[in-house]
Amino acid sequence: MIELGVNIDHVATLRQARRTWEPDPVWAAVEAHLGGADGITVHLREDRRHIQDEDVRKLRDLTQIKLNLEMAATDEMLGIACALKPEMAMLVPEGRHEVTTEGGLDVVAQEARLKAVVGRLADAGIVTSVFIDAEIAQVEAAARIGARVCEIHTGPYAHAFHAAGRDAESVAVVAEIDKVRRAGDAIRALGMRFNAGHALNYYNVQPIARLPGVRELHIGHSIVSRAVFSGLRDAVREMKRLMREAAGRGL
Ligand SMILES: CC(=O)[C@@H](O)[C@H](O)COP(=O)(O)O
Ligand SMILES: NCC(=O)COP(=O)(O)O
Repeated sequence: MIELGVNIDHVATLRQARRTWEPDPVWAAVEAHLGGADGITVHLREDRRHIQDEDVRKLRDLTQIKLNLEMAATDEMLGIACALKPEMAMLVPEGRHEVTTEGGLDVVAQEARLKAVVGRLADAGIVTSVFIDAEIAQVEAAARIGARVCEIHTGPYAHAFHAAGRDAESVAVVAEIDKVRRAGDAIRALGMRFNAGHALNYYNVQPIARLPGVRELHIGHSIVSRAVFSGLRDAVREMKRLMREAAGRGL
């Protein structure tokens, strides 16, 4: 059964626009849960542009839904993760000037350091996921450092889908789907969990949800955007319906 992790960063983005107390990410997590979310994702950025430390603590203490903490592989973030113990921590590359995450983590280039980070998270009982591009070398390096989960960066696929006028059968889109599929096959062959995310939305989600063995999709911006008009519960319910429909027609 395919799962949906709802990223609620942009609920906090709206709150931070006024540096006030609403909308509350904890409330968002409960609404998402009631809409059928299987997990909540937050990215505690080093610059704290949206989610704050206190949000992560409250989400941990006040909600029952499983928590995926996205974070840079820094000592500061490791300390926070080890103290708060989310079910999963996902290591992501971070750039201070980026609007959103621009690429996957280069695991190949930092194997020794990342292996130590994964070890520290494992000692605290936290499963590590790595956010990587759909490249076999990165998947193999993820396995070597002890990651239990890989989330394949679907940004390039989403970009191609949009550029092709949402034509899922265009050459460029098929090529991107194929890259994600091959990475997913390698992840599963190496005994890791195959997740995917970034820039997925109500139009482009189904070809990814249909891929063999994909376990979780992490989706944020599009769900929160729709929620402005429909409410979060309905926005999550509709995304889950599309994912289930596609997974039921799996390849
Ligand atoms: C790793 C990823 O694809 C996204 O979760 C992204 O890092 C979220 O960060 P923003 O919400 O700041 O765009
Ligand atoms: N890891 C991807 C994620 O959490 C959501 O990304 P987006 O849907 O906000 O682009």
